[in-house]
Amino acid sequence: MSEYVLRTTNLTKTFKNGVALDKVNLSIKRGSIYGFIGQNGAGKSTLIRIAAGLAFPTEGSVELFGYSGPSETNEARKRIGSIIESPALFPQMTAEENVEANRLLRGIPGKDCVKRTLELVGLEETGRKKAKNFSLGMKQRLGLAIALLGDPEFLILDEPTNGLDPMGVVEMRELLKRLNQERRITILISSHILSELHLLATHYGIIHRGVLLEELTAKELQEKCRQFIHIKVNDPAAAASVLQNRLDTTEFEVMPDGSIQLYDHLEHPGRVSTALAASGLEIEQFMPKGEDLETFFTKRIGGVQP
Ligand SMILES: Nc1ncnc2c1ncn2[C@@H]1O[C@H](COP(=O)(O)OP(=O)(O)OP(=O)(O)O)[C@@H](O)[C@H]1O
Repeated sequence: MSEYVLRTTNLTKTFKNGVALDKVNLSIKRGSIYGFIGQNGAGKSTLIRIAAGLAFPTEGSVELFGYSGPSETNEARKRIGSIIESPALFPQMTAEENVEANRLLRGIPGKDCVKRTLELVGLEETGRKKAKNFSLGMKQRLGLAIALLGDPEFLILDEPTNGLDPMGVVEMRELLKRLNQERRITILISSHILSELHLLATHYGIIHRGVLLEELTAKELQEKCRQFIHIKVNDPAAAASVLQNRLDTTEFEVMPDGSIQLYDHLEHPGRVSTALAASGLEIEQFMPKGEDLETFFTKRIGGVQP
């Protein structure tokens, strides 16, 4: 069994107006939640459409579950569920009717999977309500139910949180986490807002103008975006002892220039400055530092923070 559900090699797509994907080598490990992040027009949908078999590359190749031949990848696509663009719903139908219609269209045997998938996304009690009267969050969850028909091992979701309110984003995140952890479904989810993928993705791929700039794990991202209090005092050794003995923390580093990066007590900086001053230390610099997610992303793609 391949370790990867999706791998692309030098994947390139050119349109008349330019290059949408430029030699992209991306890999998604089985069991992961891969956050695919890029601004509008970066190339996310193009890659997703090629992976789902809805478009063809100009050059390069796609490997799905370890298979790379055209007929094998087509066969492998049966193991994928997707929401690409907005989910295709029948507005006049209820949630149950929508899922049933899709089940019949796709020739999936056994009607009991309809109830099961509706329960999975928390839409089992929407009764006679028609899809056209659903909130955007409910519509997205219904789309997810349809994508989950046929028990896919890999879900591909193109901007499923686009337009959702913060509560909707949280609901979607919890739902996707559950599907990943309880059903071991690997997920590729794209977004142009890094913070929407935060707390969900285990891996990230950053794409900009068709180029995959970087792939990194959630842990690596967290380290890059770690927040701290930057402290500069006249006696770093004495300050370190205050932090350990009076503030009971070892979550800090003394940097080569003698400044201290304190990763603890971020919520109570006043306690830190008071303890340092009370020990007779002269505080020269004291300020919160570190990049937030969006700053990291903006810098990475070479842009200027608005
Ligand atoms: N069918 C097409 N014909 C011509 N150009 C296209 C086509 N599809 C995409 N493009 C171009 O390819 C580039 C990448 O677009 P793509 O939709 O993949 O980006 P995206 O990251 O998904 O952005 P968005 O979030 O806006 O959909 C853009 O410059 C876009 O204009």
